[in-house]
Amino acid sequence: MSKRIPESELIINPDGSIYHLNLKPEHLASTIIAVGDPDRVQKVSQYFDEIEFSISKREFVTHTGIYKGKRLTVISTGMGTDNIEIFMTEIDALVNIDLTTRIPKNNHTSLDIIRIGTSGSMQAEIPYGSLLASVFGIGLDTLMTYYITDFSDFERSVSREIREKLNLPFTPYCVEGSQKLLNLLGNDLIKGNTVTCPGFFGPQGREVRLKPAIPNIIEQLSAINLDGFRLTNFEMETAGYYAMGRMLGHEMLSLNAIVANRITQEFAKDSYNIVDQLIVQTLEKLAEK
Ligand SMILES: O=P(O)(O)O[C@H]1O[C@H](CO)[C@@H](O)[C@H]1O
Ligand SMILES: O=c1cc[nH]c(=O)[nH]1
Repeated sequence: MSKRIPESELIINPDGSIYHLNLKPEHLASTIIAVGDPDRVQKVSQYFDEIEFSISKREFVTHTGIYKGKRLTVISTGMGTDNIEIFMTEIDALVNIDLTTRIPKNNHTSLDIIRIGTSGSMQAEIPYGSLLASVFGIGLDTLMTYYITDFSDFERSVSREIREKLNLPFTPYCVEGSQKLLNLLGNDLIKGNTVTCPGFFGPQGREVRLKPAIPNIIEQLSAINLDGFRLTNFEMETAGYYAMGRMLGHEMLSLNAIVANRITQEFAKDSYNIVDQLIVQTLEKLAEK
């Protein structure tokens, strides 16, 4: 029998909701769309036929409703893999732990979680305006240092290559996303491998007033080619999602609206339209499922 999880480790609010997300199990659909920007939640749920529940706490805004007969939850996470760790742990607890007894359930529930986010391309041939599904996420953050992970030989070889190339003082991580969701949602999108950074500026090679410590990070990463495996885009959450999703047993796919091209140094003037296109076609495919 699993052990009871103490009050200090899994925090339940007085109303029975989970600490940061402010949600109870009944508020959650089994298919979840995750976005970074809290304002993007409404940009997704505006297409719902009805919204049955909405709540917000900190950067976590949630709307649950029905789109063409399919129950969906859309939640914002804010930016960065530290938020993703909280989001994934609490969302998993809502379905896989009995919050009254604080004991993990015997039967595991697997959620379908789809990130709809913005991202910058590091390949000239992937212009802004493109829609890209992440086959792998590569984390340049240190979140996975704190977990017992299970990466494949191939994933480890990618991490090693990047560590050596960038001369990093820690080992990055590489994780494959859900093949099931990729087949369902990614067939007509560009397939890429997404680099997740612990920041928007220096870690992605942007120089505003501060000089990044890793020289030519964009050129170095975009030049990697391991038997055809290439890195395509930068953002700040995908690898954290993929790693947490694998460890917790959920299907996880990251979809990226490419709003910048870092090689041609262009940024889309119509980034909201690009995101909207990705939202509409993803909802449509989920409804057909
Ligand atoms: O558009 P979202 O989902 O926030 O994603 C991207 O945009 C943010 C940076 O502007 C980071 O969170 C990055 O991952
Ligand atoms: O270049 C970009 C664009 C969006 N989000 C990022 O993290 N980087």
